[in-house]
Amino acid sequence: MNIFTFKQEEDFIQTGASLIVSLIQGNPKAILGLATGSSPLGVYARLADMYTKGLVSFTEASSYNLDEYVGLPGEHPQSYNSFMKQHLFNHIDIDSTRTHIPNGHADDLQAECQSYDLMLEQNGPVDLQLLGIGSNGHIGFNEPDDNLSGGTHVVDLLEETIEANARFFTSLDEVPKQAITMGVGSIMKARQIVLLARGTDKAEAVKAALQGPITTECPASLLQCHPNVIVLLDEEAGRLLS
Ligand SMILES: N[C@@H]1[C@@H](O)[C@H](O)[C@@H](COP(=O)(O)O)O[C@@H]1O
Repeated sequence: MNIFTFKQEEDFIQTGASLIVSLIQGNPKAILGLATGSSPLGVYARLADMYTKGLVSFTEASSYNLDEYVGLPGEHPQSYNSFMKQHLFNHIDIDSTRTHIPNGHADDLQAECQSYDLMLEQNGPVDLQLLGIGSNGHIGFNEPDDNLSGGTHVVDLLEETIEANARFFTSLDEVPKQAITMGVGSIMKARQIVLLARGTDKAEAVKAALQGPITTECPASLLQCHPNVIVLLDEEAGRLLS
């Protein structure tokens, strides 16, 4: 595991974006695993900027997102589908038929999970999986639990996650209580994982994930078993690391 802690936000962003751009330049057909949340926002803005400047093209690349809320139509402003369009897809030349996000509004959620896994299996593995981390150590929406699921599944969100994500909704009641998420097994199949974390709220989760025991109580700790993980942190998120 390679851990980098940055003093300057600019370096954090540029390093994350450069990892993706180098991958695409070397392999234009690369498969990206994408994440939502505030952590990758700067990286997405930089990718859009580099595309605008003609430094990279995503026409042959494809993407798979980690997760989506259950019950929100894709057009809902807080759906992860809308998030990805707003922050990345509308600003680069990726082909919309090659971007994939679980459909949290599907009539049959189990069938949706199975078909997402099938697509990942047939087209994968993901070359580079971007990840954020929840302050409880979740990755995607794989919440701390006695057991974790390998494949894509429907998850009941923990109260702390609902509260953490309430900042994006007008009230706590509006936050969906369930999500579809890729499982830890699917995440761990990526050739390379790039974990991004910023801010003091993430410091304990980062410490537990990178230097604590490997336990389902901190799903991100499973990343210690992956052979190719790069961790990009700001000083606040890395402040408890020894
Ligand atoms: N499902 C997403 C996660 O994939 C993300 O990692 C997490 C952290 O978000 P942020 O980067 O805003 O702290 O938020 C949500 O719960």
